[in-house]
Amino acid sequence: MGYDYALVHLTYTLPPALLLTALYLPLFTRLDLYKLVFLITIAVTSTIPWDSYLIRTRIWSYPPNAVLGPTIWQIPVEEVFFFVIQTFNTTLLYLLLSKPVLHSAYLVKEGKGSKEAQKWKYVKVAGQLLFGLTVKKGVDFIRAEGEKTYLGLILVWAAPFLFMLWSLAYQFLVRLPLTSTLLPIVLPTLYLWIVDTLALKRGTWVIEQGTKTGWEVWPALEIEEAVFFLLTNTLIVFGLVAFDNAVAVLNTFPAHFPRVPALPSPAMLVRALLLPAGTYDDDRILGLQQSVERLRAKSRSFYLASSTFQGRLRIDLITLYSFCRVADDLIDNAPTPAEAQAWLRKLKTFLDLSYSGDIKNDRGDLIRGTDKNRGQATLFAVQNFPEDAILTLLLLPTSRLSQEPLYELLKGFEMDLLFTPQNPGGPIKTEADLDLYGARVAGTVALLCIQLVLFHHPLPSTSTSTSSDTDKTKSPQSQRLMAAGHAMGIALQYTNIARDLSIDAAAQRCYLPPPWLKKTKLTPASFLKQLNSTSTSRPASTAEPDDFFTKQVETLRMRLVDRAFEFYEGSRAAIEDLPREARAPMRVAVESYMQIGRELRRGSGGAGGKGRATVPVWKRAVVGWRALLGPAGR
Ligand SMILES: CC(C)=CCC/C(C)=C/CC/C(C)=C/CC/C(C)=C/[C@@H]1[C@@H](COP(=O)(O)OP(=O)(O)O)[C@]1(C)CC/C=C(\C)CC/C=C(\C)CCC=C(C)C
Repeated sequence: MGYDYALVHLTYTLPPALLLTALYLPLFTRLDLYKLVFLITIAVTSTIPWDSYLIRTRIWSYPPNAVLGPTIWQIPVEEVFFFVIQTFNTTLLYLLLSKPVLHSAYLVKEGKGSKEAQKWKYVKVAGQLLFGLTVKKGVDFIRAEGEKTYLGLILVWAAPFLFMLWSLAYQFLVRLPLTSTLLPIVLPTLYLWIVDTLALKRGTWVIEQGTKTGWEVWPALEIEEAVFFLLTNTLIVFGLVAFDNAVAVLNTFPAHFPRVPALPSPAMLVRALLLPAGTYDDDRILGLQQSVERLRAKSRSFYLASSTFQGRLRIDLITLYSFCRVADDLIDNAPTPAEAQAWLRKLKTFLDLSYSGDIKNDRGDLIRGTDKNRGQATLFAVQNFPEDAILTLLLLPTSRLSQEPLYELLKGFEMDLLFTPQNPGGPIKTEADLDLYGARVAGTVALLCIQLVLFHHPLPSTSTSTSSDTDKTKSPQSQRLMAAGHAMGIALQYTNIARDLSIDAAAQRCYLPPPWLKKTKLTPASFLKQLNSTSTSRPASTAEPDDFFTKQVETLRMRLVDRAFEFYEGSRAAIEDLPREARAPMRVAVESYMQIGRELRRGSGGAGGKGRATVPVWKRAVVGWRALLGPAGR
């Protein structure tokens, strides 16, 4: 009996496991646990017979003074634990690196007879050939009964699994970012090569002469060991990619899989993988690709937060974001007020058509319109909106959103059109007007987000099978959440205005209520004039004459931030009453945005100049991570 092998675990495999666990724990979901257990079970059950054979045929051995003693089918328990811990570590690294990826955006339709289908056929066959030939080579090596026996046994054991996984998930394996495929293979492989070199040198395990090639990758690292670790890590990552491919198919195509349980059965996962790629809805895939790209490009806070949501809720939130962004941009970036008004009318018509035909029954439950109504909305979108906006409009999950907040959001955008060079204060005459504006452009967004959350994760009191979708948002508890969410939306909007004072001034918009300005003897017009002249023409060295004004701006900015935090403080506790699946992600969304307000309070982030206050990426990540851990203390 000895402790050498146990010490390898204590020194080399357990520390990274602890580190990865600490890093990933706040992000860990039930689906991740399911994946991990699934993978470990397969890894252990598929390796035991093979490893046991190698030991029984004395291809490798363990000196009795290096292992504790107990064995399973002649395999030392430390070795069995190795299968578990290697799978655990590689899986956690993969999960960590893949968190930001929206897998649905990596699916590809292979339309029958299309060039794309032809290309994918070649890709699939090329991989199959590679793994098929690897099996053949392995068989040849074993048949030769010489020095390549061990190498042959490794190839014959691993390559058929790789062949199968490639055949099921080749699209994902080729298209996913290398950070989700190559990196989680390469990093643990290199690490294990080093560990293995040390173990072989110490004689913790021994590869017998006669059945090994004697080739080395570097001194004391036998080629067989290097190939073994490379292939086992590849197997783990291929398995995880195939799993994520299946889940992506399930989540992306409700037409094929109307209901998907939180933990889909292995049979359902296989059915998803076997769904012919020719039947995928490519408009949906392209629309999701555009939406996630828009989110990534336009909002760091919500992009970060979106990766902490899961499944269909994550998809719906991203499509909702994309709709809000497209609508806001169409109106904001219109070259003339008349064109902005025209976009507003078109957006209203689109909503009218999307919701036309919806009726309410005696209980007030919503009965959705027919396909004909939706067809009209589709036609209208295609004929009236820019190419890159069409799919976003069509993906808006109207069946899960009530129409009122969407119309109210458009009313908020309409308020923006009342800002003109002649009327730089627009519709904002009092603080109440600013609250109303915030309620319309952001309170509504919060209501829509909460509707999606409650649709996908009903509160226990409304989750009976007889509850209609509207019941899910009507209970007193849901109403309380809606009210708090609405207030939180206003908090975010106040923060947004505080951050963008200079940018809005450049667009001739002053959101500050005139009574606030009056105290500093300013009007919206004089405020804009001074702010625009200080932030555009004043060289930094001649700051003095405007110091007084700069202080006034900062005082007004702080008033906006204070009001933001008033709304925030009054509503943040309600996040803890959201369904468990949305609690931490909502905290991340809210906290990473409110961090902008905190930075403004600290006077950092560069808001004083021409640009926007920004939160450095590392700080956002820390804020997001802390928000995942739990609510901050008061
Ligand atoms: C995680 C995820 C993908 C969430 C999606 C959130 C979403 C749908 C956001 C839409 C944002 C948007 C473009 C709205 C149009 C109107 C607008 C501009 C609103 C302002 C957003 C600021 O975004 P950004 O800084 O990118 O905009 P500009 O560059 O200035 O144009 C807003 C400040 C509003 C955003 C409001 C919310 C997301 C609501 C937050 C509240 C909750 C989620 C509820 C919390 C729950 C409880 C119970 C308190």
